[in-house]
Amino acid sequence: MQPCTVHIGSISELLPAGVRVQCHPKPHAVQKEAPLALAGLVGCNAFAKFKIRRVEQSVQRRFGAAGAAYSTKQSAIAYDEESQCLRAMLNLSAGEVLLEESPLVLLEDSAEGVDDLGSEEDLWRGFRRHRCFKAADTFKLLDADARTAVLSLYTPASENQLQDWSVEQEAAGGDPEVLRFLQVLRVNGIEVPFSFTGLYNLACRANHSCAPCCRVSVAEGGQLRIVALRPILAGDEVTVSYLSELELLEVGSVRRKMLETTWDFRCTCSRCSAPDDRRSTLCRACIGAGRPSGLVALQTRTVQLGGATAELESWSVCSKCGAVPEASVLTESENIWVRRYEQLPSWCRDSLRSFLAPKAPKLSIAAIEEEDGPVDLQTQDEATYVAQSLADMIQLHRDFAQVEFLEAHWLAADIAGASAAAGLLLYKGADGDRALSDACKDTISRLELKPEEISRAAEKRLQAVRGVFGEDTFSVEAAQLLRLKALAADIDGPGGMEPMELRRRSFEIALPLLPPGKHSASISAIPDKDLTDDFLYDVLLELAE
Ligand SMILES: C[S@@+](CC[C@H](N)C(=O)[O-])C[C@H]1O[C@@H](n2cnc3c(N)ncnc32)[C@H](O)[C@@H]1O
Repeated sequence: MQPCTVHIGSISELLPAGVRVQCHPKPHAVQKEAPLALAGLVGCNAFAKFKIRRVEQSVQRRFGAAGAAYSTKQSAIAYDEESQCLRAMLNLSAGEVLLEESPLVLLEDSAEGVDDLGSEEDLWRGFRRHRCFKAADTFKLLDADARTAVLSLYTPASENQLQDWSVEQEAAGGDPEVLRFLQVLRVNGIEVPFSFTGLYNLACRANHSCAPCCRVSVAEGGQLRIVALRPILAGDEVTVSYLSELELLEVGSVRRKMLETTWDFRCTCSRCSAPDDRRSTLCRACIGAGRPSGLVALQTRTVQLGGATAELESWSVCSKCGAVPEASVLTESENIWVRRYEQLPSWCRDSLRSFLAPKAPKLSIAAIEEEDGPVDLQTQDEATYVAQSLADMIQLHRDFAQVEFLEAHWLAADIAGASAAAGLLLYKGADGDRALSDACKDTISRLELKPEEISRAAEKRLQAVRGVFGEDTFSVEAAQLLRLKALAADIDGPGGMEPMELRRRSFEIALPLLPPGKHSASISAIPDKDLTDDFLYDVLLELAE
């Protein structure tokens, strides 16, 4: 099939109400415009590697001033030297601020002067090199106290190095103190992408967890907050995630690889130590016996083989009945579905994934253009190609729905979400320009696609994401948004729930996501006459902004 890419303007027409495709991540309050040379690369993996520790911004929006419970900030948190971690000193509720801190050092991130635009690997190395040289210069300007403070932060032990430090060594030019600073920066730095990287006396001492109890947020000027994501007891370890939430939804082996290559450690958090919650399947023995099914999951064990380490994988026994699964059958069936997923055009997989986490930098159009170059969506062939790719995603989800035991697996949950996004795109495309509209209408009719199917798929994704994160996270928010849009599409569609009830349910989902004080705090306070479709669409738009 003819490869196809889409002009940004064209695909915007395809998007569900209120959603805009962006070439670079949703601008943070602090974010500066990325230089053009790099902005074009945001959709590819290269830029994802330009992180030290990514932070997300909207905690302040979510929790607002109400989150600032502790004005004597440092009283809620302390460094436990023996266990080398941060601990809570008080009982805390979700949304409370444990720490507010100014940076010891703030390094502005700029790609100016990065000249190596060869392969992705060259570019990454070029950027890292550039950053290291600039950081080395900054270090030399620090006074003695500041140097002591930053060098007291965690430094990777030389015998525990999983990472290549050659760039840091080159930038240090043989000065051991500068080298140590660059290593400290690499494993401790907290980065606001495209803007700056900061080193902080306390916040940098937080360990990573793939199921963190806290979140880091950084404001303009580098002022940082650590905010509780769930209730924390005095004495509990305070953990944050060094990975973005999209990355936290990856399977365990992928998360561990990312942590190893960027931060130089092998993750031992509670999630990584348990059977993989993203590679779980229902138990066939339970299903066969007609009883409620437990889960079997892939689990990994790290073994030392001489100087090298290896991850050994095996399937756990069923969490309910204890049956031992047939490993080869599970692995083979998983492979079949992964292969089917990978046969979809990569722009389609990537763009749909971006809907699953709208705040993630890996965005659709950049990914499409990265792969195939710009394409005009005006011709019928190109419109048909796009519509067919969306249809393939929906068909894949339908096939998955037949495979009962794979229900709990990431493939099933993510494809459900992607299929919901594909369905919404087709509906929206049907209202778009002519070539696209015809192709989308044909596809909807051929698939006999109904809004209820889109809604059910979005709900499935939401349940899966909730299972990983609990409630208060961006990913749950994104999944809720998808579900909300699907419900809104349902309003226009035939059948389903009574319209007023649907609007009430949609608003209930939307309410916690809206800025505090903007709307009535309770759905019951809104009279039926005000809860119109137009009102709901306005709420959707507000959420998408
Ligand atoms: C920024 S430091 C964290 C604070 C450090 N523990 C301290 O005492 O200052 C990052 C280092 O902590 C360790 N670390 C953090 N999270 C970890 C995890 N989940 N599993 C294993 N080691 C971890 C690793 O050695 C990593 O390179």
